[in-house]
Amino acid sequence: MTTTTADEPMFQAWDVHKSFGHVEVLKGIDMSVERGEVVCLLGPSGSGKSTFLRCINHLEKFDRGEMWVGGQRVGYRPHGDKLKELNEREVAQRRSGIGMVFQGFNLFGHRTALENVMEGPVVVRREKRAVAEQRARDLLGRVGLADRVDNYPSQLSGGQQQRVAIARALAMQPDLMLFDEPTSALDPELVGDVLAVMRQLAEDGMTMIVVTHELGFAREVADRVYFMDGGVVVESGPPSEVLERPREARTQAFLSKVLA
Ligand SMILES: Nc1ncnc2c1ncn2[C@@H]1O[C@H](COP(=O)(O)OP(=O)(O)OP(=O)(O)O)[C@@H](O)[C@H]1O
Repeated sequence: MTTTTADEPMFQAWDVHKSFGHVEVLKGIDMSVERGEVVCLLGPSGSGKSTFLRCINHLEKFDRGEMWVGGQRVGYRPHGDKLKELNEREVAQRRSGIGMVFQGFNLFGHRTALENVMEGPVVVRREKRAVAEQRARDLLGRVGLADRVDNYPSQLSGGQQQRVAIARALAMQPDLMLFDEPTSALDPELVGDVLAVMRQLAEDGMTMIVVTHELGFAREVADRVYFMDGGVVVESGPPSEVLERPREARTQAFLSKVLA
C-alpha cells in the first residue's frame, strides 16, 4: 500500500495535538521515521506515548496537526481544497498497512495460534485460505513457534502469546509496526524471547515505532530515541546521545529513576 518513494520518510508527524475533554494530552508532536528505522518512545506514565500510537493507527482521532504513513494522510484525505475525514473503509485500508502490538496480546481465545494469524488476511484481505495458512505457518516459524501452531492461547505462555500477536500483525504485511510496551505484561524470564523477535524484525529492515521501558533494547536496537513528557517531545536523537548524554533535566531525571 505504500506510495512513498524510497527516500521519503515512512512516517511523519507535524504539530499533532490531542485532548481528552479539557486535558491536552499531545501538545504538538513532530516526528519523522525513515524506511527501515527503529524509533523508541520513552517517557513517564501519562506522557502521551500510547495516545500518539493510537492516533497513528486510527484508534483515536487527533485534533490538530498532520500525520502521514507511507505517503498517505492519517485521519483525513484531500477533498477539493479542503480535508475530509476518512470513511470506515478507508480507515480499514490504512490500518491494514500498520501492524500494532499491544501490552495485552488480544488474541482470540477460541482460535488456535494458526487461526489467529490467518484471521486478518482471510477476513479483511479476503486472501485464499491456503495462501494465508502458508504465510501464517512461515510467520509462526519466524517467531519460534512452528511447533505451537495448533495450540490455543490458554496453552501458551505470555511470551508465546505475544509472539503470536507479532506474527498476526506481520501477516498483514505491514509497512510500519507499532509496539506499545510489548513486554510490560510479561514475566521477566519471557521478556528476552519477545525482544529477540523484535531485534530480528529490526535487522530484517522493518520500520518500527516502539513504546518501551526496555532501555537495553532502545540502546542497542533503536536508530533514534524520542523522550516524551507532558505531551511534548522533550528531546530526540540517537540513543548514544539521549540515553548516555541527555541534555534536558527532565530526561536526566527520568533516566536516573528508571536506572535506579
Ligand atoms: N480515552 C481516554 N479518555 C480520557 N483520558 C485518556 C484516554 N486515554 C488516555 N487518556 C489520558 O491521557 C494521558 C496520556 O495517556 P497515555 O496512555 O497516552 O500515556 P502513556 O505515556 O502511554 O502512559 P503509560 O506509560 O502509562 O501507558 C493520561 O493522563 C491518560 O489518563
